[in-house]
Amino acid sequence: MATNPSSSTHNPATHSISQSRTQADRSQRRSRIQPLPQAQEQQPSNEQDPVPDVVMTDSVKYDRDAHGKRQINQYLFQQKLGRGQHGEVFVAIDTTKDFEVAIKAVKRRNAKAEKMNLLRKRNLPQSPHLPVSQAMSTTEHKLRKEIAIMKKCRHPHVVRLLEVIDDQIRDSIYLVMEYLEGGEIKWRNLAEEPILRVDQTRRICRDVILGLEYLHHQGIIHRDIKPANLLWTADRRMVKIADFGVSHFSYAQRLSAAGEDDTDSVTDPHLMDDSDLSKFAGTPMFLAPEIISDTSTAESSTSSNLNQLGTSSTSTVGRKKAPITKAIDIWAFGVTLYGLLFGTLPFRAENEYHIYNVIRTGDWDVPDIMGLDRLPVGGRRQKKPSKGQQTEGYLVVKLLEGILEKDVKKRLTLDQVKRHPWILKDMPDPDSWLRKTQVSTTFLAATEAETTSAISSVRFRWTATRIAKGLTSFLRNVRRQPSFPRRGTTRARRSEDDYKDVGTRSAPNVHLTRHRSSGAVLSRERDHRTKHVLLGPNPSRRSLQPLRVEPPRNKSTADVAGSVGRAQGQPSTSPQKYPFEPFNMWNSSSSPALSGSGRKARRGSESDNGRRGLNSLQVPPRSSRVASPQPSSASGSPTGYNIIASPIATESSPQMTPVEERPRSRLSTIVQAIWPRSKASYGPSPQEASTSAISSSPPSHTPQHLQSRSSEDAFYSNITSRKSSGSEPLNIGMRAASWGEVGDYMRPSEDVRSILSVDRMEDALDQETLLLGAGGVAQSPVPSLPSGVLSTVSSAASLGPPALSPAHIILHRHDGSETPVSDPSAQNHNSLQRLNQYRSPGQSSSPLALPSISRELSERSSVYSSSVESSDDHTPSESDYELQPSTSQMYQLEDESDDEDEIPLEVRTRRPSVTVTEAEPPQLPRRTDSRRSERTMICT
Ligand SMILES: Nc1ncnc2c1ncn2[C@@H]1O[C@H](COP(=O)(O)OP(=O)(O)OP(=O)(O)O)[C@@H](O)[C@H]1O
Repeated sequence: MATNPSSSTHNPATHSISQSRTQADRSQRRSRIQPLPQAQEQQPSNEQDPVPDVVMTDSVKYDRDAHGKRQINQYLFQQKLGRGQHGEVFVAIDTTKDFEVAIKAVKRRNAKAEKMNLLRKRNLPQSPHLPVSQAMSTTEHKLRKEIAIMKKCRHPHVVRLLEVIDDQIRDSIYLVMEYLEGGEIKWRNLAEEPILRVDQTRRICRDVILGLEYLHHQGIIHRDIKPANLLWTADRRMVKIADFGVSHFSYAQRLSAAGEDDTDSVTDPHLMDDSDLSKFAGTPMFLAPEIISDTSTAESSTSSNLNQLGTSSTSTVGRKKAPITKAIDIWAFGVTLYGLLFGTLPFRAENEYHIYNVIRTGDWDVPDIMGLDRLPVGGRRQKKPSKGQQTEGYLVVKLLEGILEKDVKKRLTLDQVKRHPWILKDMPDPDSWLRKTQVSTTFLAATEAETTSAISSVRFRWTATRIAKGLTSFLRNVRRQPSFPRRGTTRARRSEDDYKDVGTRSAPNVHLTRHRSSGAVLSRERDHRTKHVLLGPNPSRRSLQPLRVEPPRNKSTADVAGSVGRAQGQPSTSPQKYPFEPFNMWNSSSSPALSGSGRKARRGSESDNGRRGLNSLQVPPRSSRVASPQPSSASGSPTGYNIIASPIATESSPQMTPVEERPRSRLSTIVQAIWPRSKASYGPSPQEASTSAISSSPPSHTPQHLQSRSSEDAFYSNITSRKSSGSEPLNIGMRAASWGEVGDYMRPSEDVRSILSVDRMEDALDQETLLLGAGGVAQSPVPSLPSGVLSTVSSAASLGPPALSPAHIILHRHDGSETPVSDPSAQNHNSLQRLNQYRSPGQSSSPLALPSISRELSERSSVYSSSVESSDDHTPSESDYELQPSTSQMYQLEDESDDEDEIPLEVRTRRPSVTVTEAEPPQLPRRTDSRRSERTMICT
């Protein structure tokens, strides 16, 4: 299977991945990772889910390969894919199985985001009903929620989380995900013309519908559906929903999706704490009207801004607010559909604030033609054709009308959308498709324990042994701090030489080192003890049984895995023969996260499971590696899982790369463990964090059958399952989900790669250019804001590499004398003071202060535009398309600057979560110091 026998996956120690891999090599690996969905049929099965659970790994080993590439545990990092709200995403190779994954490196704590939150709270009217989730709106909370939600998701059209690497003494957490090599959906060119054919759009829509249907059924509202969050598989035959950064899990919604009632649950404040739904989240142009008019915070601020811009917003004041439900995803789907078909968006305005008003009150129209194939639409208002005479244009308009319905009650449901004639068009057997793609009745609920254990916490996990270890390490490594300014050393140099060894800034006179080998090899040998415990249905019956023997250090993982396999009665097989198979979890009723329904018994076998789950609510012992719940997990596996609280880092890692960060301060973590009261300055208590985390999960919900195991175990579990299940990669329902039978839905001559988004440009592009890749709203109808008005919405003119705002620049200039401070609040204060000191009234801290798109890109795109016109047969390549700003670029996030010292009071946030006030907004006290009258952006 492998082209190069020397790169055997049997022995990762000797496994060397050539820096310059051949294209053939890549495509071979690709085919192992992404089997084409055209093979055998697999009937939907309610049998055991053969897909390995999400592996929870609590130790990180940093290393570099022979070529200097960074490696974390078994993952060898390749190029960067992009930067998101809280972290960066990389392609990496799992050296034990030789397949590619996407790894998102996220910092536990985003100091800037928290400062922003602080600012917002200070400036906005306080609600007596401040939701827990809002009060706890920390990076960590969001991350915890994202992980918990992703752990629940097992669907062919939802990007899958494979592993969470969460070392408690590290600042960053790594989310190992299925790699979607096709990248984001590109949907228009610079001329705002669609680049997808109508039938391609329809197929994408089917995929999204199925993915959404699944999510909604689980009680998950994605909240950020848009083209940029829809990723192609490598073969461009399937689209998956990605990015759960702002997603919301609602137990109540989950129940209602099933048509069940659970009065106990709905009266539970935590279960019903859907209040964070009211927070502005999503991307402005894709926001549903009820979001805009629902948020009290947003409304007050937005109204204020709209009024400032001369736009009345009274229409929303006093209006009964519509509930925020999964219907917001349907709306966003409608906006996406419109965009894919017409190359433009339905609601346009000259700036961000007007767009909100337009969405709430404005109507939309349709162009005359749609799709790359320029099919006629026939206008927005068409005479109803006689039956059987309905044109594609007519069907599309009707569908859009049903979806882009401002009244939530009148808006089409997802099921109605799924059954719409346009969606079903060209299907040979729509009924069969509907039947086979029916969402499973099995629920995957994020339990409280799962949510809270989504990432680990220092506070609860500091055992006596660990404290002793930490103290020993501390005493052994303590030495004079060399990293504080040495004369004649530049800041950059210091960061390279010193910061990587600095354990913490909180301990200015000590230097905590980690073990370091020579050269660039940074390796911290961690204790890889692995305990494998499984929480059985009834904790009273749980038992500890060893599942895996920890390999000797000098033994390769594959060797050990092989011996484990043999020990478990499996043949020793090369991992190469068992590539990651992302599809074989489809329609399994024995979902890994199957959990109880809550406090009321439920019918059928699920209720049994639910009750079992309920009975097993326990605080388990800590385990080293914990897989997410798997009801069907290997019997006899031992048990245990983490109850985890808020892991809040006590220091920043200013100069660290995301994959090779400094360890968190042992001193601070020890201090935290010994004197928990010191937590006050670092964030919420574990209890609080847990409370917040369960805002989206049932408090009484049961920890599932949690199985602790390593990646290798998970892998071998996969092997076993695949062998026993026949391991068909894709069933007909899944295939029919979007592309159907190849013969049915594809013209023989049709090359799926002509579906666009052809090959990724990442290899050829530099990092900054990569950030332009999102398929979202570049060249959007929302241009740059008027000067002096802040916004997070960028226009084409504002595309480009992340820029330092004037405030950043000023602070950069003046940071030389800054003394590190250990107290975050003091840092806040310092930053505020410095910012206020240096800002002048004319200086805008607008995050829109982004450089223009590079001329080269513009030229490239314009070349495409002209070439498209000149050739009908032109199959556009990705480079032909408009390079659009990723959301993360549009909303340059708080962690853009890693240096907390340099964090100005520049508040940028994800997407729409922005309310902007002009200079000296009415609701803010007027400042007398003109230098302090800078504009302030308030983010929610
Ligand atoms: N599993 C994946 N496979 C392939 N590419 C991915 C995967 N996950 C994310 N990406 C890409 O990595 C980049 C960053 O993704 P991420 O979701 O972190 O940020 P984003 O969606 O751009 O911004 P935000 O998080 O603010 O919404 C995006 O370009 C995205 O397409």
